[in-house]
Amino acid sequence: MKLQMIGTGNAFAKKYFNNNSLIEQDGFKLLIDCGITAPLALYELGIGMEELDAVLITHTHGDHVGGLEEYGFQMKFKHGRKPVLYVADTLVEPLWNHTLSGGMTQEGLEKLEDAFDVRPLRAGEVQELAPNLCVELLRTQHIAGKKSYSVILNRDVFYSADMTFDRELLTTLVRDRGVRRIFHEVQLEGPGQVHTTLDELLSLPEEIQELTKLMHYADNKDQFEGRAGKMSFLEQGEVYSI
Ligand SMILES: O=c1ccn([C@@H]2O[C@@H]3COP(=O)(O)O[C@H]3[C@H]2O)c(=O)[nH]1
Ligand SMILES: [Zn+2]
Ligand SMILES: [Zn+2]
Repeated sequence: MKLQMIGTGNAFAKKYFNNNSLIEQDGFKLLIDCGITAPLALYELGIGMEELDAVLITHTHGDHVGGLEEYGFQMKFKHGRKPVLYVADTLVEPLWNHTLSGGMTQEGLEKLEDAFDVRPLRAGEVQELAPNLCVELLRTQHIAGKKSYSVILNRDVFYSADMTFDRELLTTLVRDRGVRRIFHEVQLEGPGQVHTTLDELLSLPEEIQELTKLMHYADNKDQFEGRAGKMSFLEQGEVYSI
């Protein structure tokens, strides 16, 4: 399996695109999150939106879903098909009613299923998306009153959604569930009210830090090179074998 971050930035970053990633397994391309900057980020990497086989959404903030309107419209009006959209069953209604309906509603486009081939996912259930690619959503805490779902890829790779620090989850995933890689969002400075801070991640045992790569960071990430313990930063555009 390969992972390429089309962006590694947080919601307010200007040097980096939104934290969205391209997973590739046996030629199947899955985009995890499609934020405001995703159409441009894909374009700059030379990847057409029509090359994606599916998009999976973690939660309904703009840096994770803001590119879906263009994606849906490009696929409908340029390519004549509905793109596959994996999303937690609980987010189907808010994704349309709170995010996409304003721009996309027109005759014939009255619900999420009119624009996308919606494949609802239930948290805690492993779902095969393609040969040798399965995912499981885990409900993780981000903001009160807002549902957010982290992802386990092929049972042993944890990819965090935006989330507050959850030491117990990370420890259990590694020690009891055999997770061998962690891709984790990070807030470099300040209190982690809705995100996980670097200081919190630095309090993890070294054996867990060694498995952890950091993403969803601010523009001043370079100042933190060498200050992330046993962890390292994912770099935008680079392709990782995972
Ligand atoms: O209660 C809140 C809600 C939001 N925010 C900010 O808005 C951003 C939205 O995208 P994000 O989830 O990547 O990051 C969030 C934060 O930077 C916040 O600080 N507190
Ligand atoms: Zn975010
Ligand atoms: Zn968020």
